[in-house]
Amino acid sequence: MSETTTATIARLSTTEPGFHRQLDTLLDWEGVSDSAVQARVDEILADVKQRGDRAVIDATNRFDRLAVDSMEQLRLSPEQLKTAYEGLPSEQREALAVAAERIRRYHERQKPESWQYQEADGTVLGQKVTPLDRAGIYVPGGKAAYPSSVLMNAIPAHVAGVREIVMVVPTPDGVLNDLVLAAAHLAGVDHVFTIGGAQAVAALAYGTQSVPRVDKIVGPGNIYVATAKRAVFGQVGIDMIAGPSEIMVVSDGQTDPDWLAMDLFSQAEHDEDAQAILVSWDAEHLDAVAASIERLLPTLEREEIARASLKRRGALILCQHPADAVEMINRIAPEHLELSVAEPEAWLEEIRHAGAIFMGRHTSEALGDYCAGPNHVLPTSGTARFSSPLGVYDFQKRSSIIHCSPEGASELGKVASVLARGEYLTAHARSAEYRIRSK
Ligand SMILES: NC(=O)c1ccc[n+]([C@@H]2O[C@H](COP(=O)([O-])OP(=O)(O)OC[C@H]3O[C@@H](n4cnc5c(N)ncnc54)[C@H](O)[C@@H]3O)[C@@H](O)[C@H]2O)c1
Ligand SMILES: N[C@H](CO)Cc1c[nH]c[nH+]1
Ligand SMILES: [Zn+2]
Repeated sequence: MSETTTATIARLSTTEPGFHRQLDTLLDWEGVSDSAVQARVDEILADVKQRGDRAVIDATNRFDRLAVDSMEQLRLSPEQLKTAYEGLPSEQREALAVAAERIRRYHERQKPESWQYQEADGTVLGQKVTPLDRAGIYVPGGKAAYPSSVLMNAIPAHVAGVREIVMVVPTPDGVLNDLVLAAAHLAGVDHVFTIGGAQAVAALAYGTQSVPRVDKIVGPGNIYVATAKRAVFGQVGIDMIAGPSEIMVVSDGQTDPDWLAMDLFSQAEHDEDAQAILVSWDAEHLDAVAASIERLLPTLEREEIARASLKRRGALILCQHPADAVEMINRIAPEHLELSVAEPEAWLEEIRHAGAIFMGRHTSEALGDYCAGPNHVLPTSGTARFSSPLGVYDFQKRSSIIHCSPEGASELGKVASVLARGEYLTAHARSAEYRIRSK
């Protein structure tokens, strides 16, 4: 990337010529526009649309290395979920329950209400909020199992009042994760299919003989999932593009370098495509974090993935002063932003784009991943410029309410008539004019 690239992680400086180009290269998630991925996803989507269950089975056998011949073998019953929940060690059951309760309490606050108001002539205007009939939740499972993502997807759907929740989760090599099953039981998921990737997205979007077609697909996933969600949008709703995890940390130089190294690893260990960036205006501090990275990286269970991620997409960036860091935050629009500074509140007003903001040295991003309460399904790859965290609002839609009194219809009819005739839409005009009262 630059002459200062070390074997482990790139070192960049905002004063270097070519810094902005280097940053662009670093931020580019190549796979998004990779034509080979696009072609494979298109092929899978078309196949599932045409052959339904059979195509899902074939793709699952191929990509998750299974050998099943019926969809029944890819469906988990409510009894299986309950058994997994009851069989958990009590420490895990309690941790799930605490996380679920905190997530529920946070999302209850997001619940929008229907509203109405009445005008002087008796006309009533309003907005009616309605939950989706059926939501599809994608829980990733390729390189790690994500019980926390089951809770983060299903609980807001429940709070929103969704009638039916269909969950898909891949089980590579047929390995079931009891915590994932238990979380599905706890969160009240209605149907679970052990399928993933583009074939799962297609099954939810189009419906198959076994998988019910849903109204909206939510949840994070890898490049195949993200590309498939983008492709089926329109046929169904989608929440956002939530791709490989990202963390951007801004440090004032006073946080323990070991803490910061581990915060960067916490996202790098998700995926070779994950992104971990640290920005500081203290050069010696960056050296200290670089040393912590070298020392601690070999101690990770997922060293290989984290190392690949740091090498491919990580960076320690030296800026000149805090204002540079703010500019970079808004430019990168990170999924997760850690403000590891003395007075994080003072930064908030200037920050316009970030999925979730972790305030102060003690708030590690990992707490948000599991149990703080806010959702961990967040916009990635700069899409926090226009997308928000997954929330109750993603599982609801709004209808406008218009109820005119005779007086209201008469007065509005005059306005509508003029505008409709201006558009040469005379049936519109006459429809409104019928309701104008003669004096
Ligand atoms: N943004 C968020 O909120 C959030 C939350 C959790 C996880 N994540 C991210 O989600 C991602 C999960 O990725 P994952 O891979 O672990 O699980 P995944 O479930 O997204 O993908 C696994 C599936 O990908 C498909 N696949 C794999 N290789 C393929 C190939 N060559 N051709 C066609 N299909 C193929 C398979 O069908 C497999 O079932 C990670 O990047 C992680 O960082 C993001
Ligand atoms: N960091 C992920 C979102 O980008 C969520 C997660 C789940 N488990 C651990 N982490
Ligand atoms: Zn994480």
